[in-house]
Amino acid sequence: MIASEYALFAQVGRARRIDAGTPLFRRGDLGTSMFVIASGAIELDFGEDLVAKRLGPREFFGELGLLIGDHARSADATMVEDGVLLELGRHEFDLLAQRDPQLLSHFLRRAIMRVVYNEQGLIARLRRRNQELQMALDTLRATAHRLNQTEVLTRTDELTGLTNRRGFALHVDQRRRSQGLGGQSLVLIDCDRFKAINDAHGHLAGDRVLQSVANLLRAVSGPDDIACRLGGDEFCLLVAGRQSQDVARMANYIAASARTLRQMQSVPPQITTLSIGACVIADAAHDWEHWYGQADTALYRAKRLGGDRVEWQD
Ligand SMILES: Nc1nc2c(ncn2[C@@H]2O[C@H](COP(=O)(O)OP(=O)(O)OP(=O)(O)O)[C@@H](O)[C@H]2O)c(=O)[nH]1
Repeated sequence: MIASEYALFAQVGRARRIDAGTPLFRRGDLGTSMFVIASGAIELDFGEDLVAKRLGPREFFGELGLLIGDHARSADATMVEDGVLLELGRHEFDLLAQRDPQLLSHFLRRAIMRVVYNEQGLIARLRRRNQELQMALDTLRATAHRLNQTEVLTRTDELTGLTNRRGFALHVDQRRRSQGLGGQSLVLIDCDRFKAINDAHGHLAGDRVLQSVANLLRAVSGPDDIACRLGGDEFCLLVAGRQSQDVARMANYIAASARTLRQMQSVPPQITTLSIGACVIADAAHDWEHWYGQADTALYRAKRLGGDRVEWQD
């Protein structure tokens, strides 16, 4: 506040001697007066993590309470050094207007500018804070996405892109808890004399055979089925919501397709014939190991009978 303004305010302001540590008002209080500091110092605390402001002689505060009337204070004001404050309410304001309207109008213009600057500073800080929050959110999203991808990778067989044994176990567990396994069919698929392809044509040719089997299983499985590579040349299908005749047709189709492709006699071979063992998971009375054992028994029989066939275990 310039000297002439201060002199005018000092003529009409009610002087109050106040000790250090005395609170003047708190944030949210309704105020109708402003203060000019004659001596001593006060601190304005705007809360949150906004920087507190310290004001000394000839500085003023709380002017919005006077200018707007019943304005909620935006800071806690506390005297931090013993001193004298000049308090001005509506009556004193009228006196100022009568004594020197021009000086008062200058003061008001500057007071308004100060409010505008403060608001702009606040907006800039909020914008910065918003950007920081946005960046933190982006980082969180990217991390969540990466974790998700890693989780998907740990459930996927690298060579074929099918679910791996771990993913299959998780899936079975989840399905058992959500809807139960009853009524579904388990189909185990194993390549016939696969080792011979590796030995005769190399590991890469063997890999391509495994990929062909995976493609076949992918092609026949519906959205609720799950196709999996259990490891080596062993695969399985968990077929959901289909009649056993439909599953039998599906298993026969898989075996027949592999046989037809095998008969094309390309070198190196694109696929082997397949041995398939299957069972219908009839009820919840038995655990998963029981039904897996049933399908495995059927698969073993298919192998023993020379492969290239589908066997069922009731
Ligand atoms: N190319 C390739 N070979 C693999 C992979 N994983 C396992 N194998 C090989 O798969 C072969 C499986 O051999 P076996 O279990 O004897 O099966 P098989 O030769 O089909 O014999 P049968 O099932 O009795 O017809 C082994 O030689 C493994 O080394 C793989 O990821 N890629």
